[in-house]
Amino acid sequence: MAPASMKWDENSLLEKGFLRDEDERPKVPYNQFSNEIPVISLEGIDDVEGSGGGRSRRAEICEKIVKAFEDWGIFQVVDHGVDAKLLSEMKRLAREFFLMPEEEKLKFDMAGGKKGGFLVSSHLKGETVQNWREFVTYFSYPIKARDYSRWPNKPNEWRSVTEEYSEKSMGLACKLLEVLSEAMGLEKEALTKACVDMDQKVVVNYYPKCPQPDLTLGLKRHTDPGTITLVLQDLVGGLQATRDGGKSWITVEPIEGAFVVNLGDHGHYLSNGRFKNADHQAVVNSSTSRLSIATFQNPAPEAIVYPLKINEGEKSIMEEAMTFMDMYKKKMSGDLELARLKKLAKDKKDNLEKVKPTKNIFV
Ligand SMILES: O=C1C[C@@H](c2ccc(O)c(O)c2)Oc2cc(O)cc(O)c21
Ligand SMILES: O=C(O)CCC(=O)C(=O)O
Ligand SMILES: [Fe+2]
Repeated sequence: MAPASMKWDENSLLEKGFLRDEDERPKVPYNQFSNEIPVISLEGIDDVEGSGGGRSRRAEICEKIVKAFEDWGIFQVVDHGVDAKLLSEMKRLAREFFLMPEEEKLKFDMAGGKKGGFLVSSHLKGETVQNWREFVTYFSYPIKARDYSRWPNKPNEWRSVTEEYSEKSMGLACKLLEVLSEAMGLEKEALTKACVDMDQKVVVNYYPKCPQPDLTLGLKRHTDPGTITLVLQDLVGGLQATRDGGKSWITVEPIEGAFVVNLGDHGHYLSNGRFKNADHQAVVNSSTSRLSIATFQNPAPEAIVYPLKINEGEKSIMEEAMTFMDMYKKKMSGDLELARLKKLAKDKKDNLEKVKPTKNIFV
């Protein structure tokens, strides 16, 4: 059930708090799918021997992955080895969570700064426009830091399913990071080592259907802060990416059993900008709700962020090294400051328009 501010009937209009400025509103519908984002099969990624002296299957797959990270920073993987049943169970149980009564979900309420839990119609603290989404989040790695009291324990089987899901998605993410490390001419473990002890955070997004989806966003345009993110989505559609700063967008076509993979800021910095941090957003629609599960693979807070390799003739895209915690804080406060300045400029413009005389009173 959607929270009060996201409840509506045929005659409802969007509440003001969700209204996006024109330049931020969706430009492409949720279900107009593009095939520009590569779909890569990982079948044979461990086959290092080429048949008849030819290139190995691993080499072919790695080439595709590297190109996708260079071009878009986002692509889909199929035949990735994570059990299809586990993925469908994860989606089924997550959806059941959001369909529970409000008071059940609010038992995991994250308001008040709790680490993990449930949040309605989220916007980051201080942000000016709300996202049309609910989400539940929990920290799954490092295992020693798990606080199960902040993990949802309903529906009943969810906890065991999500534990297995976390383990399998960590394995897949590390496999993809190995490919990038090798492409940079480094040892396989270079990127995971740079994460020190890799954190994993799961964010389950639920986007209720919306009365005026053309005026709002499920999740505003952003890049993920961490190293790499795996997104499992249902078949509705709504995840969009841009590579021209938001001028044009494509909608990722949902594929049953696939993961959408996208690189975050940390991965982008470590590669000295060679691999793109995907610029993306989620749009909503008036026909049906949508579910996505984002698994963020982040470095430990104390991990040092700086390019692992700077090629001859290039310079570092970072002025100075910093910890991931500082990088994260800087990003989030930068995002908020940008939103604040934008609102200030808009309010100023609206006020000027209000006081603008409609006719010249001096004649
Ligand atoms: O919810 C998100 C989405 C995303 C994000 C990044 C930056 C933003 O300004 C923003 O509004 C959303 O990445 C995240 C990264 C996290 O560690 C936690 C999140 O909840 C999110
Ligand atoms: O809903 C989606 O497909 C995208 C979610 C996302 O980008 C995020 O949670 O960071
Ligand atoms: Fe994201």
